[in-house]
Amino acid sequence: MPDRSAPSDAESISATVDAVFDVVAQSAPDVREGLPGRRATIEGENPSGETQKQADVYADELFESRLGALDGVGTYASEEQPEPIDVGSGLSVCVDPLDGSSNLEPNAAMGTIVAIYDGDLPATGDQLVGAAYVLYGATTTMMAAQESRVTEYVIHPDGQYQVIQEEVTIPEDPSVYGFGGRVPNWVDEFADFAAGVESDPSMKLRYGGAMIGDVNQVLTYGGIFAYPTLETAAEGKLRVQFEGYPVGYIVESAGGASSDGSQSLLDVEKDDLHARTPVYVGNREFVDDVEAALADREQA
Ligand SMILES: O=P(O)(O)OC[C@H]1O[C@](O)(COP(=O)(O)O)[C@@H](O)[C@@H]1O
Ligand SMILES: [Mg+2]
Ligand SMILES: [Mg+2]
Repeated sequence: MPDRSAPSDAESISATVDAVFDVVAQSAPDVREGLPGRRATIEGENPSGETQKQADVYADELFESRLGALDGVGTYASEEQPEPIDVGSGLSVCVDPLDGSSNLEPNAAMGTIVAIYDGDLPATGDQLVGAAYVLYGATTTMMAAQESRVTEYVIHPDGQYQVIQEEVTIPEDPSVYGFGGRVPNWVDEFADFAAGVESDPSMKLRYGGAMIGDVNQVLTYGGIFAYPTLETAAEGKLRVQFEGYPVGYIVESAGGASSDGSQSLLDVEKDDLHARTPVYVGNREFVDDVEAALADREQA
């Protein structure tokens, strides 16, 4: 007879995802408090070849120790470290400890992104069992997606957090857009698409240089965020496991769409932990339009 007291796989996965969200939310005030005094760049580079700030490493160490200590988490991986770390048995957790850390000096928004996979790393998009991001803005908020539902929380300085919106859905009357990369490096087809968005009288530019800040604007007001393919970098800048999959999962769970230019971000398959992908997320009509524009490029 099955042991009725033992949690099913689905129950234990869901409990671990909740526990990860809990640790991320409760750690957010500690991340925030640790930022002053950690603006300096440290020697060396992260696995993506980017400079690291003391704050990137501080946040990474904090999440590694707290998430790695959770029952049900088997592997911890971070944008800031070359290899995944074995911390037990269970789910794999991928973290972008500080998204947009170049915003530290101008004191603009930053985020933390977490993706939880039921599988070994690098994982595939269909192995995602939960994803969340924290936005360190004027207040600290968290958007968490699990089982096709997205919930927004406000996080208080003592780590307590409360729901501010259940069943978050992307608004149907979009009004904001933000596109990364140097404009001269955009491919012509993306530049044409962008010009169409810019000329729409209902659309306003919102670009802050931290994907989480920009994506949160899109989820709040409707619209599109892109860090596109570039003439100088076909795969753009953002990383599949740490940024593309979790943000695609959150936006799709909120009723929006995601793409790498030709398919859902969740269908992207890369065999390198730190592989990059172009990212287009937002209302379905924009994502369809950008895919159509970029398809012209492939046929040209
Ligand atoms: O400075 P740029 O080229 O506009 O790039 C901004 C993009 O780079 C990122 O900062 C990359 O993330 P990290 O800060 O985690 O490396 C995104 O958050 C943001 O969308
Ligand atoms: Mg990032
Ligand atoms: Mg980062």
